This record gives sequence, C-alpha cells and structure tokens, in this order.
Amino acid sequence: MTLPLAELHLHIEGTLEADLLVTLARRNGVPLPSYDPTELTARYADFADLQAFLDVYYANLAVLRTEQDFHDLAAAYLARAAAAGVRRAEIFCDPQTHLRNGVPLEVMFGGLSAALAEAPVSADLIVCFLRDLGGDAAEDLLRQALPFREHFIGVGLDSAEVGYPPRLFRAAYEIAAAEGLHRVAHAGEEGGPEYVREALDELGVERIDHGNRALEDPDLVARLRDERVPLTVCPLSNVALKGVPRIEEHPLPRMLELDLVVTVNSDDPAYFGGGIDANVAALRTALGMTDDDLAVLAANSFEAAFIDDDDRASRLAEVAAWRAR
Ligand code: HPA
Ligand SMILES: [Zn+2]
Repeated sequence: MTLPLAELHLHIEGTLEADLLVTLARRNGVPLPSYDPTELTARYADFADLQAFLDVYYANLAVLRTEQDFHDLAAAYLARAAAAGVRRAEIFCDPQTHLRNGVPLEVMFGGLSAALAEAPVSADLIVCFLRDLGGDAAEDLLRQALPFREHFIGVGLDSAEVGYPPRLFRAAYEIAAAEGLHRVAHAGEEGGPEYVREALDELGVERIDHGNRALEDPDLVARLRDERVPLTVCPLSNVALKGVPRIEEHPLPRMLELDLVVTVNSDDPAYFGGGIDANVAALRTALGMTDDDLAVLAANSFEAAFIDDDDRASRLAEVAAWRAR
C-alpha cells in the first residue's frame, strides 16, 4: 500500500520528461539541442541556481503547441502521480509562457482540462503569474483568464523570486480574491523571510510554496505555526537548485519538529530527480523519516488541499489506515 498524498506544488511544465520532449519536438517540427533523451536529461544534472533551471525549462516549452500536446503532458503526469499514491493534485500552469510562444489560453486550458477530466485522481489547476514579468502583466493575464474561470481554482506566483517581491502583485491577488479564487505564492525559496511575510500580508495567500527561508525568522515561524499556514516543501528541488547543499541537510525534519504544516511535493519532477515518490524515498533513506513522520506529512497534505470536508475526512482515514497497516 503506497502512502496516500495530495501533491500541492507541481508545475505541469516541469513534468515534461525528455522522451515526451523529443516526441513533441518531432511532432511539431521544433528544433532541440539534442534528440537523445539521455543526453537531454544529463543536462539537468547541475543547475547553478533557480535561474539556470528556469532558462532550460522555458526553452523546452517551445515544443508545446497544440491541445493534444498539453493533454499528453498532463495525462502522463497524472498516470505517474496516481501510481505514486497521489489522490489529489493541485497543478500549477504558466499561461504567460505559452502566450509568449504564441499559444492561446484556450489551447492550454482545453488540453490540460481534458486530461484532468479523465484523470485517475482528483485534480485542479492553479494559474501562476510569472513574477519577473511584473504586476501589470499579472493583472492583464488574470483578466484574460477570467473567461476560462471554470478551468482553474486559484492563482499562484512563480519564476525568478529575488527582486520581484510579493507586493508587486497585490492588485492581481485582490482581483483573484474578489473572484473567489484560492491564493498561493512561491516565497522563501531564494528570497528571504520578508518575501514570506509579504505574501501573507499583501497577497492574503492560504499556503506558501517552499517557505524554507522562513526558518531564519523565529517570529515568522511562530506565526506560520499558530495560523497553521501550510508550506509546500520540495526536497529534491531544493537540492537540485542549491538552496540546500545536500539532501541530508534538508530542513524538513526541523520544520516538522517546529509543528509547521509542511507537505512534501516534487515541484518539477522531470528536472529534479523524480516524482513525489522519489521525494518520499529520499526523506526515508537520507533523513531517516519514519512512517509516523510520513503519515504526518500525508495528513498535512490533505489538511492543506483545496478539497471539501467529506473528501478531507475520507483521505485522512486513508492515511490512518496506511499508518496502521
Ligand atoms: O521551482 C520553481 N521556482 C520558481 N518558479 C518555478 N517555475 C517552475 N518551477 C519553479
Ligand atoms: Zn515551484
């Protein structure tokens, strides 16, 4: 019996495995630096930082052109996630990237939503703003996306963090709140604790994506604990992007000790060494996490998920059954 989990920090664009990348490049006549999946994957072995990863990630996305492409991308992720124990996926997408590549919103939403509708797990989309494009662009994107309101349940904030503080996106998040959308944001991945505090105070977010650097500020830690603000932590991602030097030094065990509502997630599994199951395996083998710890992480994921109370109760019962197995 696999550990039942909700995956709450997953960029659908970051699930583009090298073999599908090559298939889509050939299907659409898009040039790639190599057509050998092994060689392409080898290029992901040493990212200097978040920006070095983002440069590769955005370049690869030129292969996504049609509804079928977006469908195939999401269907492949959802099948892998279901096999890894994921019962609920709240999936980020980056529409501004696809618009920049000449792909209209209806193509992206049409393809992704078709895959979600036939998925073996419960899944919904969260539209992310690319913070390096700025606040006006975020507001503009949200207005363009609102006619597709039934395709997504919330908004998020991703891409290059440092230099793009949350307050720049206040107007976009106010519109999102008025539309009844959920609100989350990446903060404290490379940016300091002030980015986390600003995401809470200026954007009214319900969860923090990453949040690692919040640990530098004891008052902020106390607030996150007391307000039970979930952190969607991504261990293998943090190591791949050099936020954490080695998996053995990952702060996730400390976050649990501090009674933070932490969850485990894969972020961009095609680039960072595997899916949520690989992240869980690393927590066990490199950090000595026990079944009790993993059951807490799983329960946290369903507490933090945007699901209804009946669904939450049945998922928490499933976690308890896993623990008692
Ligand atoms: O890990 C990430 N951080 C910020 N932006 C992103 N966009 C895709 N993955 C990431
Ligand atoms: Zn992320």
